[in-house]
Amino acid sequence: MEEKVGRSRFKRVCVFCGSSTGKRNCYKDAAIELAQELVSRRLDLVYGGGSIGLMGLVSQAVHRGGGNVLGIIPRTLMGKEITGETVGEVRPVADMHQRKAEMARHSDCFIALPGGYGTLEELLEVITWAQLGIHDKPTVE
Ligand SMILES: C/C(=C\CNc1ncnc2c1ncn2[C@@H]1O[C@H](COP(=O)(O)O)[C@@H](O)[C@H]1O)CO
Repeated sequence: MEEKVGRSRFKRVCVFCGSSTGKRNCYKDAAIELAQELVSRRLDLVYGGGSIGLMGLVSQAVHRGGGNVLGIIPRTLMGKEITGETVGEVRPVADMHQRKAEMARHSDCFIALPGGYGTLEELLEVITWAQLGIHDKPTVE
């Protein structure tokens, strides 16, 4: 894989994405391409901690490529969003609010891939936090 290591102001990238893969293959392709890009730039992945859907694809591809993966997931969702083996570090938290706060705290920027209402909610939350001056980390949809 081509390495694109250069000077970057980002080290840890938070990825919001679907808990399903969606109906079009291009969603899965985008998840894998993003994972490969993170690996080639030696950027760490912070994500929602699930092993299903696009969340699973991105995290597994980053881990396979040798990248660092930090998953943050509410304890109550572990049975629903984690199936089989997990990759990297999975940090259980008390609830959805703590998950979003921890994901934001451990990241330098945010990227949203295709997803459902959960992804949309996560994305809007960090955008509105930026609007309120709670953080100044960039967001890419
Ligand atoms: C229920 C609460 C807040 C509003 N809902 C959500 N907030 C944050 N994250 C959520 C919410 N609902 C689902 N999610 C997570 O998003 C991920 C992607 O889901 P998608 O629907 O497939 O896009 C997934 O990990 C969901 O757990 C608390 O007050």
